[in-house]
Formats: sequence, C-alpha cells, structure tokens
Amino acid sequence: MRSAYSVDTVRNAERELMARLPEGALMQRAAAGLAAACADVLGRVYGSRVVLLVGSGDNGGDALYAGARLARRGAGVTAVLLAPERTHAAGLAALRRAGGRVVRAGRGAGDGRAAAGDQGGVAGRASGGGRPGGEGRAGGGGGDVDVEGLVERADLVVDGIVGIGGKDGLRPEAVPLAAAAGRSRGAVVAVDLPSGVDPGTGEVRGVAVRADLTVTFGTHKPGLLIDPAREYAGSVRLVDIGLELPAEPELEALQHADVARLLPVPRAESDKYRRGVVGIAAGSARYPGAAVLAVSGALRGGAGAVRYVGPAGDAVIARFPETLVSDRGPKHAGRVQAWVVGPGAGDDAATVGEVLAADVPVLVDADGLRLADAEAVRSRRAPTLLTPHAGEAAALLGVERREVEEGRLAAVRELAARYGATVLLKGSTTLVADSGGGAVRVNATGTSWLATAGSGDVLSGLAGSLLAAGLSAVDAGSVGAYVHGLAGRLAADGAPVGAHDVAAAIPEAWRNVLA
Ligand SMILES: NC(=O)C1=CN([C@@H]2O[C@H](COP(=O)(O)OP(=O)(O)OC[C@H]3O[C@@H](n4cnc5c(N)ncnc54)[C@H](O)[C@@H]3O)[C@@H](O)[C@H]2O)[C@@H](O)CC1
Ligand SMILES: Nc1ncnc2c1ncn2[C@@H]1O[C@H](COP(=O)(O)OP(=O)(O)O)[C@@H](O)[C@H]1O
Ligand SMILES: [K+]
Repeated sequence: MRSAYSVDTVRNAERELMARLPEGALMQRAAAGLAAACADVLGRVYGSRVVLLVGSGDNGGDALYAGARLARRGAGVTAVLLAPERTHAAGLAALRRAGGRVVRAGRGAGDGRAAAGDQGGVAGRASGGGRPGGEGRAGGGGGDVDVEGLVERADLVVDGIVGIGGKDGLRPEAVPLAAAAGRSRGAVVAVDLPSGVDPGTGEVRGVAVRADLTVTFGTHKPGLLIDPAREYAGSVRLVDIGLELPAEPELEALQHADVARLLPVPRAESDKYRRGVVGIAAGSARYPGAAVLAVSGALRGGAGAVRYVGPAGDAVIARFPETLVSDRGPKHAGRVQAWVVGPGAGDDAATVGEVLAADVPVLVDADGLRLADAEAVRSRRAPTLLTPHAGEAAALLGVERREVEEGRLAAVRELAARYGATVLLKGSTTLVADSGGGAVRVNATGTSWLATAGSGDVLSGLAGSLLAAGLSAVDAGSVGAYVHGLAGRLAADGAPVGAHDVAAAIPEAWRNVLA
C-alpha cells in the first residue's frame, strides 16, 4: 500500500523527529536522497550543468545542500535565488563552500535577468543555522546574467522554489522560472513537490513546475497522488528520512500485492451461487449498449453468475449467452448478492427505487445517480457505492464541474458524507471515499485512453461483481478501478480502444495482478 499524509501530519512528525536529532540532520537526510536521485538522472555528474531554483524556505535549503553535494562531485552548480534576503543561510554557505555559484532572480517578473553573483567559495557570508536574512544581496554584483537562458541550457534543473509550505499557486516572481524550466533541455527534478501545486489537495492554480521526477521526503503528500497535481510531479521517488507517521493516512493507493489479496478466487467448494450473483439493472430502449457493457464487466468480475433485468435482454443474450435474463423487475428477478443500477437507465426511476429498497449492496452509476432519491440512499442499511464522474458529482453537489475537477478530494469526501455512502469519483485519478471518513483510496492505474464512451459502464459491472463476491464497498470500488485501469492500459497499449476492448482485457489485467 502506498500512502500519503496531510501537510499537518507531516509537519508534526517532522517536529517530533527533529527534537530527537542534531540540528539540520533531517535536512541532510533529505538532501542526500535528493542528490543521489539527481546523480541518477544525470548519469554523469562531473562536468554537468545544474541550476537550482531556490525559494525562501526549507525546500530551497534542500536544493542548496543537494547542490553542494553535486558540486563536490564536479558538477557546475548555479543557484538562482528568488528571495536572496530570506534564503536558507546554512544551505547557501554550504553551496558556496563547495564551489557553487549564486545569482539572483530578476526583480521584475518576467524580465529573466539577474545580477551575477560571486563565483562561489565565499564561505561564511551567510553563516550560522536558520534563516537570518543576513545574506543581503546574494548576487554580489557585476554584470547581468540571463537566468532564464541558464535554466534552459542546464542539464538538470532542481526545483526548490516551494514545498509543503506552498499555497495559492506560484507567486508572480517565480512564474518565469517555472516557465523556463518547462523549456529547459535538461531534466527537471522537483524537491518534495512540484512548486505551485497544492500539497494537500492536488489543486493547481495557475502556473506550476512540471517535473520529470519528484523526490519527496518521509511520505507521499496527497498532491503527488491526485490530479491535476499528480501529472506535474512526473515519476515520484520517496526518500525515507525516518518519520514516524500515524497508522491511518489521508490517502492510500493499492498496489499489485494489495489487490491480489483482495481479488476473489474460487475454491474447491465454490459453486456459482456461493461465488455470488450480481444483478444488473441497466440499459433502456434508447441505450441498450450500456446494459451489454455493464454485463461484459460483471461477467469478468468474479461473481459466479450475472442476472440482467431490463429492456435490453435480447441485446445482452445475443452478446453474452451465459447471462441470466429476466424481463420482470429487480424485485422478482431472483436472488442476487449485489445490484448495479443506472447505466443507460434513461428515465426509469422506478427500477432505481426498487433496487435501492433491496437489502443487498447496491452500486449506483450514471442515470441512476440522477434518478436516485437522496433520502432512499441515506436510509439504506446495506452498503451503497455511488460511482459518479466529475460532471455527475457536480450535479449531485450543486456546484460547477470545474470545482469538482480542481478539488477532487474535497468533493469525494463531501459526497460520501452527504449520502452516507461510499463514493467512487471517476477520472484520471479515481478516488474512493467512505462515508465514515478514514483514508481515501486513490487509483492511478488508468490511462487517458479510458476516456471513451461506455468504459464507465464496464467499471460499474466489474465493481458490482466484486461487491457480489463479498468485497466491501471501498474494496470493490478501489479494486474495480485498479483492474479496470490496468485493463484499459493493456487493451489500449498506446492506441484508441472501445469500451468492449477494455472489458475483454479484464482477464489479462486480473492475471497480471495475480502473477
Ligand atoms: N521540516 C523539516 O524537517 C524538513 C523539511 N524539508 C523540506 O522543507 C520543506 C518545507 O519547508 P518550509 O516550511 O520552509 O516551506 P517551503 O520551503 O515549502 O515554503 C515556504 C516558503 O516559500 C514561500 N512561499 C510560499 N508560497 C509560495 C508560493 N506560492 N510561491 C513562491 N514562494 C512561496 C514562503 O514565503 C516561505 O518562505 C519541505 O517541503 C521539504 O522540502 C526537508 O528538508 C525534510 C525535513
Ligand atoms: N483522462 C483519464 N485518464 C484515466 N482514466 C480516465 C480518464 N478519463 C476517464 N477515465 C476513466 O474512464 C472511465 C469513464 O467513465 P464514464 O465517465 O462514466 O464514461 P461513460 O459514462 O461513457 O461510461 C472511468 O473509469 C474513468 O475513471
Ligand atoms: K519544490
């Protein structure tokens, strides 16, 4: 399981650990891990050109110390200071001692100019620990330096502008540097988080640094796992700095081994009923395909049998003859261990109501979300799993879609609390939240090729099948999203696919997880 902790939790853990360690020890651990990652990215450190973007906090301190380590190994290191008077003084001194060069970022946002700094080696100008603000003009004088050009021509850009202390997007003076990093021919390594993203929520307001690699310390932060910020982080490397964290994280992401433990596997004593029967109440005269796709997911989801009720029985049977089709309503269709209701349901509110009245786990998707009576959902005793995409979630919350897309974590939590249900918010990073609070599951196995009509129907069938097989709503949702995402990847393999291709790839994804 990969986990992420909130900024407050990280700060508390850091404080406790720092109290037990010699001053600066924690930052040295971080810097050592960062420098090692940078060296891996560079391949050859000696002779390489490294530019550090240094903000006013400890994030900049990490970058400076890591830069000092690289300078000692023969890299040409230049630190660009965004706030020379408030730069981490001891880190700056360490860089200078190692022969690093220091320049200051242009004062006028966007002018990209900087006054040249002294050429390094002036030990002790900013001596002592902490941040005394005694650096004065970090770039001691002489000539103009084209800072943006430096960044663009670097072999490696280290983004130490801001880390967990960041909020409200990048400040204007940092924006031209982030843009130059985006144009750089070299790799961009972000320190702890890509600067400009919200560490705790994954929101990105305005410009943020786009990294190839993010080296994060102690634990993942929510912003590294949730889009849109996740996309800015590139690949993420976790450096252990010895933090002791509470048992329950803010976010958790299942890994192959976790999913393998949760996937239902039939045993010798299993029969089709013991494996669980999933009922699919989906499709309409107008949207028979949604029924077929939901059934296609359900048949590959671990239940022993799939019952279909609704007006698309002929289409379902034609494609999947193994389906148990009924033209009576859900109440009279025979026993099931879980229901899926809503894909392609049109305006059939009666069926949604009937399913919600059943005393078994129910997954509500698509049209079903619009048709479900909120009070009927809240008063259910058996588990309920709602699976909206951002647009459906926005409609349920009565907000703009953009608001959900930008603040996915808050939206999924709010929905789960309001409906007293488990909620799976679909998207490039799918989130699953339980009504009782606790860690939110995040899934990132998907691919943007999954943004194709009907792929959500496949997911609802698949997750419903896992519910019928006995998984809890949180497990069914998160395992379903994991396998569905992987199936999407395997099916697409870099090319467009249809939802039925995704369903057909579920067995391969399942085998991949169990291998
Ligand atoms: N506290 C610790 O023990 C450790 C902290 N570490 C590093 O320290 C970082 C946190 O340091 P800080 O608490 O000093 O905070 P940061 O360095 O993340 O940011 C705070 C500084 O950035 C400026 N700032 C805030 N928002 C900004 C924005 N939007 N644009 C530009 N500048 C902005 C603020 O003026 C403030 O001076 C972590 O992310 C990590 O990199 C690591 O060294 C590991 C140990
Ligand atoms: N950009 C993306 N990256 C990864 N997965 C995505 C992306 N966009 C959508 N998906 C996934 O594709 C599926 C689409 O579901 P949905 O929006 O309900 O489509 P439909 O209603 O057409 O079936 C969901 O599982 C969602 O998580
Ligand atoms: K950063």
